Amino acid sequence: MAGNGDGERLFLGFDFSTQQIKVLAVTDQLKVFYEDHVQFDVDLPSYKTQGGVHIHDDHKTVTAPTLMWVDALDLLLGRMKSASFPFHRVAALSGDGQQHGSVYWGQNAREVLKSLSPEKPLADQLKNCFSIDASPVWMDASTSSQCRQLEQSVGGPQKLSAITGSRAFERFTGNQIMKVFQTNREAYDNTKRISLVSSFAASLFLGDYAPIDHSDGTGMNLLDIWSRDWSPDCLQACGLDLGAKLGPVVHSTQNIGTVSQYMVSRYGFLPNCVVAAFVGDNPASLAGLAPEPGDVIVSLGTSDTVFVWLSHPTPGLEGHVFLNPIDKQDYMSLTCFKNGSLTRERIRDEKAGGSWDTFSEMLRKTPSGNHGNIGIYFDVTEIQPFAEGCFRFDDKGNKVESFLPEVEVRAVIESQFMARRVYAEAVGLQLGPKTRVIATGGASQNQAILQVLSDVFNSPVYIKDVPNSACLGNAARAKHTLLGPNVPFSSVVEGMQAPQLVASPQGDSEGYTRLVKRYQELEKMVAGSQ
Ligand SMILES: O=C(CO)[C@@H](O)[C@H](O)CF
Repeated sequence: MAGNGDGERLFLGFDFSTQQIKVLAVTDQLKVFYEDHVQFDVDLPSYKTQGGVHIHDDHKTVTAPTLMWVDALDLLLGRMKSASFPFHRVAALSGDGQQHGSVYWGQNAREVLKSLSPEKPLADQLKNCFSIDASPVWMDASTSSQCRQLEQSVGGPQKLSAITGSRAFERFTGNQIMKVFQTNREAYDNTKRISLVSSFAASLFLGDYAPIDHSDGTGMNLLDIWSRDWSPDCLQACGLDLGAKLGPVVHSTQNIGTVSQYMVSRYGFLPNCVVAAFVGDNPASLAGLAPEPGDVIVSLGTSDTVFVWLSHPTPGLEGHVFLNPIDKQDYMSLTCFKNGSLTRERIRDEKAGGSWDTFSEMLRKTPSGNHGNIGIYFDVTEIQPFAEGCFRFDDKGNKVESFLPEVEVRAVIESQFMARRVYAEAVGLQLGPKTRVIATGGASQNQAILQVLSDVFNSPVYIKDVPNSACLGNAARAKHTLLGPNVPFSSVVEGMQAPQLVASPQGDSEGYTRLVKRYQELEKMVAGSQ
């Protein structure tokens, strides 16, 4: 058991992610008291998952056993009990789920949920409560025809994005539900409630159906981001009586009740332990980074992900606008880029002898703007644009076959960050004097790379490496919900590690604004040639 925090109240944050369930307990000051996790592949081998999922023979359908998630929670809470975790000190808890995944509760599920026997594990009692045993998850890509049908039913992809914050994407839950409605009607009709992974997880603590929250609900192509309620047109397109099966949607700060008698009797939670709405994993991570309105968060990993806290989003055909998990009026955008660290590492290996020090030295030696040379490096098919291949252009826009090594090093970094800026501005980012870029993930340890990020965004770059950001975000949200709506989230997280300033713009901002426009034109040309 880590930490001391003798007797003071604790807050729990759970993360039901693709490969594992994690838990983090923090003190009032959000200091780590306890953490643990259950890895599906390792700890529950009988389900025979790989990376927490089953990839079906068509290589498009991807599911996870719903009961595995229940089993994993039994295991995790059991471990905490064996470690004498002081459940009675938990004042509030919350959590998140991998976005877009869906759970289908059967005819008798609610009665079972509300009358669980504390002598038995959850899995033993819920094993016959699901009308579909294999939950579709975010890696599924089998619903392209449903995507087209949904877009057509509301007036096209741009219209659907204008309503729900995204055009139709295969992993988005509305399209997954439509596939169930069309191909497994009996199961659909036997389904009394459809949850997301987040609200399903919350239901296990509540002992009743938990509502879907705004942030995760906007990953479904079903929620109207302006009314903040289900879109009747989208519901109608995806399934009969779908609204009744989804239940109400609530804001992410909503107090959705207290833990069930099952949790009190079996583990020792106090009956007044508050449950705050569970959210999507990405909104939870955003909360864990304790951003401020207008912040741009660039997560530099295998794939790069850019989050922007927005007040006035402009949803389009690329990227996603979700409802903000912290502020009831605001939004957050999310844009994923598949070509992230693996592409950077390839150029490092080919042009800098496999050394980050050499790579960084080459970056420092080459000028901002790279004398007008632009490279585009889509080693794997990119999400936006849907394009693959490597392309190089000189300062006059002529295609060239190669660059000098140091030019190539700067070109890959500048083009990746110009792309991140192009798509962030497309969903509503307006760079200004107050804009902060917060970098996380592996490459955020490289000062030379962050200097280019600062120059391209013409904004200061901070680093904030928050391990377990999703769990921490959930524990902080739990405390925020307990304290009530009059307490700003910023005051709840003020004790958290402040972001550290690591780079300020030194480049020619006007020059980059021009270069970004050239990048955008060249990228459109490359995409058009696919
Ligand atoms: O599909 C995604 C976001 O739209 C992924 O980041 C999932 O949330 C991962 F669980």
